[in-house]
Amino acid sequence: MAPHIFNVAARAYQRIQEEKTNQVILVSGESGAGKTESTKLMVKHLVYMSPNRSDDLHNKIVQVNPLLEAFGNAQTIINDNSSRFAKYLELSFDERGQVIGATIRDYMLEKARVVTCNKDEGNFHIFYSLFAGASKQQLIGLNLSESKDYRIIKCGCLKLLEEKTKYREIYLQQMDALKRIGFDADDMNILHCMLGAIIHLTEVRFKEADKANEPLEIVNPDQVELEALLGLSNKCAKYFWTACDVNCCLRYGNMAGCLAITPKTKMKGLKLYHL
Ligand SMILES: Nc1ncnc2c1ncn2[C@@H]1O[C@H](COP(=O)(O)OP(=O)(O)OP(=O)(O)O)[C@@H](O)[C@H]1O
Repeated sequence: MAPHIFNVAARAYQRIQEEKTNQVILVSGESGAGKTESTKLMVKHLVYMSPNRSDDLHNKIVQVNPLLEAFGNAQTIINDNSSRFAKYLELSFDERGQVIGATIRDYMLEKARVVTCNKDEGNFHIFYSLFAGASKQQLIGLNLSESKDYRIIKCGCLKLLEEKTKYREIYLQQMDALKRIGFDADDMNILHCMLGAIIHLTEVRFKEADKANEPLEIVNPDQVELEALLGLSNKCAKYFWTACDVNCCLRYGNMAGCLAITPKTKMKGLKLYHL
């Protein structure tokens, strides 16, 4: 029999029960081949085969998907909802073959897309949905104006800006999923702050140095004063710095920089590289 989504899931499940050994299903293929959709169907089938299948657990596993997709998927020329990261999903079963938990680990996120994307493609869905779904007040609180004003959005396909309804829907799904998996109002606020901060960070402009290895000058230093810009509370700032780590890559002309900012040493960790 040719590879079949449900058959592969059923065989893995059968072996778990009969041999009591871990089973791995590797889903590979070119972009748009159907890896993401197939994985969702296999998870659905694995949970369905559990003796007392828990709709609640299944719902939780499924509900995390829109969240992951919002942060890690983007429109490409091949796939409107292309996963720009890889994920490792681990399902745990008890002795009776009952699904008792799930862990999802993401890796290889295409971080460079945040700062530069093909003009026919999109940035990560989350940025469009933030502008389409967050209230005016929330956006003002993040010091954000209209989406079209930001490089992070302007670098991609501008037609996506017209799909407000779709992105508002995605935003609502995300907020709902966050609530269901236990995010409280504070966590939501932190999340919005982090997104706002990333958008502001990508607005930082550099003046190119005359010689190689000379430090670059930031043309608009106000953009780096994120705490002032966003009024990040201590708790929020802590999360932000942890999340950002050294991964905020900025690009200006043929230069790229990695900002390793900490609250105490705001500019100290700025490392710049010639591309
Ligand atoms: N089993 C399926 N049933 C219905 N539609 C499907 C199925 N598999 C794939 N598709 C269609 O193909 C599109 C691309 O599928 P999917 O996003 O799963 O591809 P992918 O291999 O994960 O791509 P990428 O590597 O770009 O993330 C989906 O948006 C959907 O329209």
